[in-house]
Amino acid sequence: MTSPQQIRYDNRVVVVTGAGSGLGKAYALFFAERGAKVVVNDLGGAFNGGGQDGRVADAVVSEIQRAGGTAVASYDSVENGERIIATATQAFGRIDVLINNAGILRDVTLRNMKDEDWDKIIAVHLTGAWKTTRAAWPWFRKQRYGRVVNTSSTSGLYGNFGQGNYAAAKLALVGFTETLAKEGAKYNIRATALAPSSASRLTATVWPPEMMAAMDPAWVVPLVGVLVHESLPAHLSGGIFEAAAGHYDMLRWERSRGALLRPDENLTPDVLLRSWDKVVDFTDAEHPRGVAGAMGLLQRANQLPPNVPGTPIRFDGKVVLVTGGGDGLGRAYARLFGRLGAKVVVNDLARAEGVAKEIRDAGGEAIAVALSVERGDEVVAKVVETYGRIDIVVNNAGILRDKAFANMSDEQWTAVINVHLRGTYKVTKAAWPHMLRQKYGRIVNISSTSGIYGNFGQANYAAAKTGILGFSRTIAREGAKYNIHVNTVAPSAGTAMTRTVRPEAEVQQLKPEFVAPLIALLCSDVCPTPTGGMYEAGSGWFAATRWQRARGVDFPHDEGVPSVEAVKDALSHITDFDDGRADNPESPSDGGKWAVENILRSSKSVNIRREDRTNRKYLNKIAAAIGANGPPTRFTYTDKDVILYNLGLGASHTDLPLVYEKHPDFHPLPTFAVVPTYTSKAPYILADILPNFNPRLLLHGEQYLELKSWPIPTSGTLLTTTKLVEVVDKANAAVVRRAATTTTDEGKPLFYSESAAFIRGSGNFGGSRNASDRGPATAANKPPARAPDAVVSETTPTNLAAIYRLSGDRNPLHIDSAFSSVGGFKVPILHGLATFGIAAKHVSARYGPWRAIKVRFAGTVLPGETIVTEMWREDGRVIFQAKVQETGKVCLSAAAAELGLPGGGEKASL
Ligand SMILES: CCCCCCC[C@@H](O)CC(=O)SCCNC(=O)CCNC(=O)[C@H](O)C(C)(C)COP(=O)(O)OP(=O)(O)OC[C@H]1O[C@@H](n2cnc3c(N)ncnc32)[C@H](O)[C@@H]1OP(=O)(O)O
Repeated sequence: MTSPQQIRYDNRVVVVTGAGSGLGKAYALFFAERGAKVVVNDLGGAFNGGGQDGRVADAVVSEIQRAGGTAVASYDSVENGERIIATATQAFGRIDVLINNAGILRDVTLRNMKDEDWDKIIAVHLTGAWKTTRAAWPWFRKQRYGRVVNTSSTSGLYGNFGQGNYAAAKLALVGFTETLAKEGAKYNIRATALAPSSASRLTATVWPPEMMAAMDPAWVVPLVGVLVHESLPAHLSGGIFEAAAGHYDMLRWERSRGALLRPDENLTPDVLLRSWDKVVDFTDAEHPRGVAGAMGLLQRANQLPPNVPGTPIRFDGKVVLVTGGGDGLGRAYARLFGRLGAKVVVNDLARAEGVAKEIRDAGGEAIAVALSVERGDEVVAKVVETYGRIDIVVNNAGILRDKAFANMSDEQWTAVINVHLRGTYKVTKAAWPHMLRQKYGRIVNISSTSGIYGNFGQANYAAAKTGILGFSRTIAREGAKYNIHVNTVAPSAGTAMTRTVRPEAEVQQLKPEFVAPLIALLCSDVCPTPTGGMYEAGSGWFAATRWQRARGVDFPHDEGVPSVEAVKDALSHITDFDDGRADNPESPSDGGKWAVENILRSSKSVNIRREDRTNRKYLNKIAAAIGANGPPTRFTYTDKDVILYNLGLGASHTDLPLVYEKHPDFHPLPTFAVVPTYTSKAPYILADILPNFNPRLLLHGEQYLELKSWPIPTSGTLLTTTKLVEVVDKANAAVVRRAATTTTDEGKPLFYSESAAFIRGSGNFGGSRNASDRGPATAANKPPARAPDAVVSETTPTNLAAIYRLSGDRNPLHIDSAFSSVGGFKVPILHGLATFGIAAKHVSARYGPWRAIKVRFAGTVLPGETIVTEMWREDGRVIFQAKVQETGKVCLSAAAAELGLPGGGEKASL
């Protein structure tokens, strides 16, 4: 029975992308149950974007039909969004509601990101939403009715470590949504952006089961039901919402009143520094939905008294790249850096040489690089080739292809996204390794007020420009500990680009030079708020912009999922910014804060993590586990195991002492000593002692091995006892160090080892941040400055991991790409202990036997790559490191071996 007040969607046609599981499925079932005709779109791919399976959508359609609802399936990728919309219009003759929900993840830090990781995420989240919305738009306009919900994410709103691609796409959808709202207003088309948090196959790898249960997608559905209902108030179109676990709220932009300074040639970075507290003072802040009035500000600024200079800010010795530096704002930035002592690389397709010459003529140092930013690697290569380093990047290059959304073409969309967003990524990605190595970098990415607030005719530009902010916020986090600062600036000035939208007289007055001091200050070493900021500037005015969030409404978790009617009734509270309870969230954990609090208030919360409760729980468990011995584990082996192990370290059929049991010198390679530890029983379970333990995110971090007797038997029964030594809290990871002692069956000591596992995502439990000094087991050996005394390289066979695993470490990370991809590796990686064994082999090949050896696994090795071991003989030790020849990256660091045979009982010294 339908009650009169019930919210219904009868005769509405709803398209849900990614509706095969999780949130999308929950939406589809809900709308069908409330009378809508639903297009269930799902490609049925893996969560990282591979594969396809039509049964996923079919299953949801069947479920809807069994319940008496109406639905059809669509199996298209959102990249072919027009086909999804065609499915709706062909089956039902219209489309009323579009929920852009489909998504995939490719989490990886910028350091390790491949172009494919970037492109795939942008293609699915952003291009996908563009394609579906663009195809639905003419229908919406014709009907004078349309509702769009774009799925954003707290990772995008606040930036999240390891999600530069995803954050870019997700914040791009905010600028896109705001523009749709502006353009759709007069056609009764309303668009909103939603950052939901819910349990899904994407979160299953990182959340504990209790959290998964409490974050059921059903909790998000009622708000979406309200956002796409015909009753949604017009003023909420363009709004950004959060929903999770019974908590619902709304976000908006908050802008400081800022500092207004006299715009003349004395407006320098040091002058701005003196007023910085005003820039970041949010007292009496504004909450704009559009650009600040540039001409009004300019008039006021011109009346101000002369600027008072501070200590000059200089960039002597620094190398600066300004993209799009041939004209307008970029030219002003480049010239200012040149004047302040930097070596400037002016990048632009046109006029770059002219600006470089201007700088040189004024006594500065500059070159021009006339390449598209889409070839960012070549641009940066040129910078480094010329000046040997790159300290500062200003990603300023841009183009405009303004067009009303209804008429925007794929070409216009793609060109703008590629130059602004992909160009910024490409240049930054290329500069990043240099900045990491230098432990120094300053990046300013240029956004736009059209992006932040959305702008009519600029759906492409607004998406690109907010995407840049999501990207910047993420890499600001990733770069923080390497002294790489990343900020975003939305400038406003008269340039060739704004000439199309502003009268010429205004263009002349709004000089780019009035923005440039901010760029320079953010790239200096003295900016009081060094990284992660978002600023607006123009006309001598400089302000900071951040999120403000309404406190929203919490529906008690114990009472179950609220009805859509209840959420609609609460809408004025959900969107109330003025009740004195609004906050300014900055991180993804701020994003989930109220939802988690809501769960914790429920009676079911006993098992759910609250920071202190959880911390105490883990710290207690770790304390209880440390020192306790596991049961001695018996390991019986024969010459076959020895041969298999040796083969797993690349022994060939001609290495008879390693592969032929009848050879008089037949022996295991000495690192065989680690093999009995693979099957030994630990007195603890990692999932118990660590928060968020996910085996896919575990990597071998360090290994120490000491041989206690020699030779190593070629067969026999050994006993191994392990214990937990320590668990170190590295914030983003936990390092778990385990010791293992192996004896013969009769108790004769054979080996002692310590292994450290590096488990990403399991830190922040309040544990000690620093490892204990465990002498040789933790020695941080550094190679001497001279060239290595010996180098041995060895190309690993492509099937090496497949062989090595048969010696006992059957971790799927080394064989199963579906598993390894969750940890960020496209293909299964080589066992750390295989690399260790190979390098150890190289040491003994050059310097004879060793009795103790230690390495840190500094980088991954892929089967088939060549391991190059560089060695330095120092007294009784060999300090070594290993690199991957193909990438030049270090894979073993802090490594050393103590030469000689075991005996004497003295402690190893590495
Ligand atoms: C109980 C033992 C069981 C072992 C089971 C093993 C099972 C096997 O099947 C698994 C494997 O074989 S995995 C393959 C081998 N290992 C690898 O390939 C890892 C390569 N290393 C990396 O990728 C990074 O160094 C990485 C990801 C490890 C670190 O990189 P980043 O996140 O960039 O860290 P960084 O910023 O450099 O440093 C953060 C803090 O952590 C410390 N640290 C870094 N590398 C470490 C490492 N390898 N081991 C231990 N600690 C390490 C740093 O000192 C730093 O600490 P602080 O902040 O205090 O300076």
